[in-house]
Amino acid sequence: MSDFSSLGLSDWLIKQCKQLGINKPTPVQENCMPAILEGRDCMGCAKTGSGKTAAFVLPVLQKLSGDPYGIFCLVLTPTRELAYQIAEQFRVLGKPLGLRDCIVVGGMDMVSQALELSNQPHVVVATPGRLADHIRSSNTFSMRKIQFLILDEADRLLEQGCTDFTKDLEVILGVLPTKRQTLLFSATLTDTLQDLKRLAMNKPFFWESTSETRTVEELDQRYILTPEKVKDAYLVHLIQTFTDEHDDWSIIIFTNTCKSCQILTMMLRQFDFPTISLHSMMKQKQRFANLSMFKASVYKILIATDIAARGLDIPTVQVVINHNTPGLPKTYIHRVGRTARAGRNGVSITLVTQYDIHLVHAIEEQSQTKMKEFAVEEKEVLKILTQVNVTKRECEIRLESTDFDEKKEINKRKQMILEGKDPDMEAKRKAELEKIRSQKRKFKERIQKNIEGQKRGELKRKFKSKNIKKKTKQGTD
Ligand SMILES: Nc1ncnc2c1ncn2[C@@H]1O[C@H](COP(=O)(O)OP(=O)(O)OP(=O)(O)O)[C@@H](O)[C@H]1O
Repeated sequence: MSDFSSLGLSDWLIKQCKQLGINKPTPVQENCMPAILEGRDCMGCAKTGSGKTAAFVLPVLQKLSGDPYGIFCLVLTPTRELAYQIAEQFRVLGKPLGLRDCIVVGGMDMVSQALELSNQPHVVVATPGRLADHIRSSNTFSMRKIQFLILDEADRLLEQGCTDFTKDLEVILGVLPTKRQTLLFSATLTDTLQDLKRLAMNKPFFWESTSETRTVEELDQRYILTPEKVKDAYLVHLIQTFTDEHDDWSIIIFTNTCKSCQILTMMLRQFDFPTISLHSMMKQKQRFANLSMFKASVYKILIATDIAARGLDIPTVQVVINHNTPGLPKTYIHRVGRTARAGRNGVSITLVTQYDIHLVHAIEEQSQTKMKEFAVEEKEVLKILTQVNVTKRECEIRLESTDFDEKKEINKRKQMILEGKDPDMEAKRKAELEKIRSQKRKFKERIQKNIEGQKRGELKRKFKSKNIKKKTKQGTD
């Protein structure tokens, strides 16, 4: 394996890396950094926790030191928390340069962001929506001279998922120079290859770690098969066991909705577990505060939706629990990748109900691994079942008495307004669509009934005529 200096990295950067315990390049760094330093576009696909961030931060800093100006580099990332984490890596590694960075994410003050942007920071780290808003509304900064465009978690940025970044990306790409280096990184990049044309990448250097599995070897992947009704009792039992056995462990629990995230947090707190939550219905400042407290181990348990599934690097996380089996194998790969990072060990436990078994098969097929069953004393779980279910119901009732659902509705309306849609018109349109769908459903049902009726009639007729034939035959006999 080569060292950083043989890859072309300057001494001051190697010194900075050493201070962070980064002594030898990881494979993704070893392979991608020379291509980036040569000036090529690059796509790096390597497992979670394998050092992809430094693989692009280090060459950018090296190039920046040769010709420092702002704005030199733009990094786009799907979540706000991840933007802060990437900016921190730039800041720490680029300290000797006096690096100035600017973080442009939603939920934070737009005016101060605009001011920072107009001060020509060297590096801008942004979520696409907010940056596109700045571009649309202001002409006080220019991105025309950018040398580097980096898409971290590139597949997420390019896919049309529940948050679709496509329109914002178009706005951003429209103000960038065509002559630039474009770098794409993710642990799940392979499906994204078709999108390269859109990004105008020039014969990119493509590197993918050669491994049969898509999750790291240090990760012990487990599942527990549980009826839906017993799931929360299993969760409480698991946490009790882990916290009894380990002082210095942190746990991330992933859930599929903000509401379930909130209820589970309330429930675990009732059982005195030091729990905190992270989901998109929280104010941004609270999101940052909660994440910091979790990182500092003030709280040992983080319950989060998939906004925490990608990129977050928290070395103390030893256990990831999937409270729901993720519908997409990709989501599973990123979620469980929050543990067993940078060569450390970790455990993931997925709670699987009778309805999720096909999802487990899909995950195993894509990740090329097999989950093993996690052994649990069922007797112990059943002992706490009633208490857990009653507590959860109490928490649900408490949450219903707050304006949580209302807030969700308001947030949805706000989002629509931001997207230039009229919420009332949208609601009307949705209702009309639903009406048409329901009419279609009823029509189909009627036809189905008619067909079945006809079939039944035909059968009866056949049966009758058979019987008549039989009787006449018997009569003649
Ligand atoms: N060469 C290295 N040697 C040791 N540790 C490293 C090295 N490079 C990076 N690290 C550390 O490894 C950890 C994981 O790195 P990073 O967050 O970049 O992973 P990643 O590949 O981007 O993961 P993900 O796909 O989850 O985003 C970080 O704490 C980082 O400081």
